[in-house]
Amino acid sequence: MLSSSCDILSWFSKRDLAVRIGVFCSGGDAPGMNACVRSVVRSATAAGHEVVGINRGYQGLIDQNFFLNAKQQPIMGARDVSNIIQRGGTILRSARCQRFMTDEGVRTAAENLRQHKIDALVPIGGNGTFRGSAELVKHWDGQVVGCPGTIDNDLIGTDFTIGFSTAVETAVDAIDKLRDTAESHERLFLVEVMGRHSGYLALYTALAAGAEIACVPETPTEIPGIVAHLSQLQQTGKKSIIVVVAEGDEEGGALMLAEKLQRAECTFATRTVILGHVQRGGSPSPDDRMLATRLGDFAVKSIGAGATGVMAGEVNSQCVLTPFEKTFTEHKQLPQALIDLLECMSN
Ligand SMILES: Nc1ncnc2c1ncn2[C@@H]1O[C@H](COP(=O)(O)OP(=O)(O)OP(=O)(O)O)[C@@H](O)[C@H]1O
Ligand SMILES: O=P(O)(O)OC[C@H]1O[C@](O)(CO)[C@@H](O)[C@@H]1O
Repeated sequence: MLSSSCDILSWFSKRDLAVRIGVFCSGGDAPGMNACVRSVVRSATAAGHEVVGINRGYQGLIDQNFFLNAKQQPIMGARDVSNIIQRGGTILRSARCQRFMTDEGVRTAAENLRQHKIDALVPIGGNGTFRGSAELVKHWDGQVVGCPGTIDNDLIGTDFTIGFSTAVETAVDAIDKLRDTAESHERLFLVEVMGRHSGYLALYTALAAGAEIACVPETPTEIPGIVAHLSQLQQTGKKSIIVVVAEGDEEGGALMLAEKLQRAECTFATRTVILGHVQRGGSPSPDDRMLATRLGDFAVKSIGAGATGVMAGEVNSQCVLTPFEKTFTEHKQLPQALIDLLECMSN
């Protein structure tokens, strides 16, 4: 990992030639993807580059499905990204593309890129997207610099991913409302948040919402221990409980956990809420807009400086580049200090 934007820009030989940059969104949509597309377009046009928007991620690359501007030209100019910084989802749409997971799919995409004289790509997505990009660079000699867009915050090479802050806000807002019923009816709520392989969203949501417990894939979920802790809390006068469950918890999601708690004779009346895709929607938070704007610009500048095969991220407020391989071969650990903090708050 290179440590600062200055290091990175001097690392690569400077190249000021204008290039044609393709930008697309891939994997689950995330709030702030539009802000990132806007940043890529504005930063690239300011530097004299041309931007081509690709609809529907890798699927669009295979189908040659390009964003068309008001004049029906396959070019994204500064005005084509007006009024989108505040919009959730992605104007380029996103997809999970099975065909790109085959050798034939990757070769077709590479051939299309050559045919349309695209020199560089900015994929915006999660670790699956970057796994795909790592395959693409084996078959195509253009540059690829990605931006981390996923609500999961499961990517090495960036403290936060674009969309995470908004998703936490949405989940916390929902729990604030559930807490009214939890208190009035003296119930336990199991609230399931997204995160197939990562507990980041669950842990941050639990801390910010004042939940008692977070069940995450990174730490063992011990049902007897949870039941004992809950009954101790009840004895000290606790009337309601919020447990945040990551969908990828090894004991199963919230429904499974509710069953297991009941079998273990948990005394709280329990209800289950699965937040689902509401977490992926909505207007991005200012933090997500800022991150998306910084990283989109940094990705373009890194392309200008000759970078490829890397994801643009932000670590300790510094822009850094991380090889794609690292983003999908290494698991981003949860901060132990936050796990301990939640435990400390839960008494
Ligand atoms: N091993 C692979 N080879 C080629 N392409 C891949 C591979 N893995 C994933 N991809 C491509 O990347 C796309 C996006 O990956 P995936 O569905 O895992 O989402 P993601 O980018 O991890 O985002 P999210 O975190 O929101 O799920 C896949 O639909 C597929 O087209
Ligand atoms: O319903 P979809 O689009 O397949 O996405 C579900 C998955 O995407 C993610 O939200 C990430 O965007 C995961 O946490 C979740 O498992």
